[in-house]
Amino acid sequence: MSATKKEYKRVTVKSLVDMKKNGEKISMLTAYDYSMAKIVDAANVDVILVGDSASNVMAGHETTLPITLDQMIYHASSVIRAVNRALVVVDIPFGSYQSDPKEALRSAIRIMKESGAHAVKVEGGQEIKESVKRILNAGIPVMGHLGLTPQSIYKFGTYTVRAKEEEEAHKLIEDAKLLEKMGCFAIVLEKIPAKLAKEVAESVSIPIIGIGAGNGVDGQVLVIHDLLGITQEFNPRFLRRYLNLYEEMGNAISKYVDDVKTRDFPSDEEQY
Ligand SMILES: Nc1nc(=O)c2c([nH]1)NC[C@@H]1CN(c3ccc(C(=O)N[C@@H](CCC(=O)O)C(=O)O)cc3)CN21
Ligand SMILES: CC(C)C(=O)C(=O)O
Ligand SMILES: [Mg+2]
Repeated sequence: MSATKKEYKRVTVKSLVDMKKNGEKISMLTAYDYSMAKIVDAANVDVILVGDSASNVMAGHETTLPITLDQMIYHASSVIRAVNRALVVVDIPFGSYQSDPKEALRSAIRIMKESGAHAVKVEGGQEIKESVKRILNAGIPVMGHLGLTPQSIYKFGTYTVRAKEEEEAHKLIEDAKLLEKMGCFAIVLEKIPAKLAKEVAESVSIPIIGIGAGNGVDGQVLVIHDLLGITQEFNPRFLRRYLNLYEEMGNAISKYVDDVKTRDFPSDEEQY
């Protein structure tokens, strides 16, 4: 490595499993573009998720269902160009892995090859077992996602807490064990009771990353626009807002408009 180039200790799939072993919590955030990913990576976030929440946050869709594989690859390649340290995981979007295992593998390969990402994430357990196996067999690391799985929102109809009933809780634990056994390197658990999430984290040796899953898991994930307070309408109990950027950005932009209208901008120093 050249003297001018800074050396980064990259986060790997293995280092995440070691972090769980050593009791160090894992931080994960989404990013969908180069500029945001630069900031997130420089702040030492361990895992950057190029989430299909880009469908909501970037494109303004109601759900995650419409975003395409090509669009996910565009977001992922932008993120990859910014990242020096974090592990970059990409959601395989709805419709590009559920049809059959070969399609799932083709989609995962396109993401890895065309974006340079380090791993993929898929929603579900038993139902998508064969697809997960295929992808893992090709040497592509897979992160699971159980609990509230937004790609199947129309099956449930609501974004309420999942696995409150014993039967669904039991299936979730079995799915987590299955994903671990197949070789997934981590699992996201979304919006389930904290007690159940803790039980899952204690039942498997791979890291469990929670969103609305309490403090008994191995790491946390949030959508970056929620954390920064850029999204306004999204207000679940699990969200902690660290800024109100919607307001701050709005104020800055209003000031600019004002400065243009009043001829304050540009000043003598700001022209040639
Ligand atoms: N901006 C954003 N943040 C996210 O965390 C996110 C997305 N978009 N899009 C994809 C999925 C959808 N996710 C969701 C969606 C809704 C709730 C939720 O709790 N919604 C309601 C409660 C609905 C109900 O109880 O019926 C809320 O309180 O806002 C949680 C996670 C998480 N993901
Ligand atoms: C909420 C996280 C886990 C996600 O899947 C996404 O951002 O798409
Ligand atoms: Mg997602």
